[in-house]
Amino acid sequence: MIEWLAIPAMAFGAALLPKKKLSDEKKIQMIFENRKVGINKGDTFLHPKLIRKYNHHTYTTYIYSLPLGVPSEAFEAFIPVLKDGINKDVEVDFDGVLKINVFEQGLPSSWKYDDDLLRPNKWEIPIGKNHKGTLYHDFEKYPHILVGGVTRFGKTVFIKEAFYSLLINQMNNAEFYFLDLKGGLEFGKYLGLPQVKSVASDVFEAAEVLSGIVENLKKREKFFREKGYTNIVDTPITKRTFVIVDEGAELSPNIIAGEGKKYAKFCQAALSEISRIGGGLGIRLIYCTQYPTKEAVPMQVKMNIVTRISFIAAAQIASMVILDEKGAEDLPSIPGRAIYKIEKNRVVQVPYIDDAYMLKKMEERENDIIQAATNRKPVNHDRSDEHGENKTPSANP
Ligand SMILES: Nc1ncnc2c1ncn2[C@@H]1O[C@H](COP(=O)(O)OP(=O)(O)OP(=O)(O)O)[C@@H](O)[C@H]1O
Repeated sequence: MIEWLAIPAMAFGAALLPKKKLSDEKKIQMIFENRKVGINKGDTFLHPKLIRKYNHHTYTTYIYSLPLGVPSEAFEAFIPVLKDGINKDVEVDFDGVLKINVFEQGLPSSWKYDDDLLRPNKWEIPIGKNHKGTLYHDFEKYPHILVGGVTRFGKTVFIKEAFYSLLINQMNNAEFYFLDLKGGLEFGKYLGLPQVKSVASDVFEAAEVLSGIVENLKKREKFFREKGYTNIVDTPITKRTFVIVDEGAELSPNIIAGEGKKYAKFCQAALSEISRIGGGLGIRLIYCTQYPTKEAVPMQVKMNIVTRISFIAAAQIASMVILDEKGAEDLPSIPGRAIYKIEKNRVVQVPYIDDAYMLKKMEERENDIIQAATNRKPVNHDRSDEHGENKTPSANP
């Protein structure tokens, strides 16, 4: 009798015991099994096989071999399933083997820009924090960036931190042309800086500014040919020109009505030209839009920009336009959270900067900033006036 009672009593006791937490390794295995990740071979089903595991300080890497015939691309779409199943941030990579990084902590939902992030004399800007540290973008390696994402999620803040970093890192050598097509409200206030050459606030002004830049581009091209230069990074020329467009859709001939249409057409053609040949000649394009459609992002511009940044996208299709793949629509709705793509995608939290910080710091260094621009002449010893740096933009098309 006692024995007979012992079984339910034990079962009841076991039910009271706290359940052993499944390890991440076990969870991944169960997800593979439940989602039937793998391939049928005769009577058996082959799943990815764990071959190694590395514990890092803040994350663990699991390395799997894939059964032959399982496409590696299938795992990109699998990331949200893994994230939900493990309830941690996950990164998936494939180089011969499948690598799954499981991070112990999520990204911060916000962090402040600080001058410690600056890299003096370099053309690098902080893109944001990911799970492994702070990522930087180097304009000398990748001259242009395409930025997209719905309104109020951090495009303008990103442009500001890029502008501030470049200005302070390279006050002798950087110059900026803003096509601030939301009425010049964001960047008009920086027009007093000698490094800021123009702030165009509508399609007509944009056409005038771009006309000057393209004219200058042709001269640079000729000069490079004469000198036998192929890429500015291999020359003694230290100046770089940044063309920053916010909002690109305002230059779309399909959106603009009336008189502005032909100016918009010219602007899109000019931006295509800049993205195509400007990189090697020292012109860097940062092109932002909240309407990632083919009207707002001309095909040439898109094709010539390798680096993409997408804040949360309204839909899969918008993510496809900016990143050429889905994913940005699944970002959490946190301002400043973005996918930074060069070759592969990395989720980052962009540092937060505001005008008050920028203006305060610029004021502190006002003399240096002005002096840098005044002393600019000897910097480009190899460049003659034919580069047109002192000329005003030419007339409209
Ligand atoms: N990196 C960030 N970290 C924290 N908060 C941010 C960040 N970027 C943006 N924000 C918050 O989101 C607000 C909107 O950002 P921002 O003006 O950059 O958006 P936007 O995408 O440019 O919008 P719009 O298209 O309307 O200009 C900011 O005022 C700020 O409160």
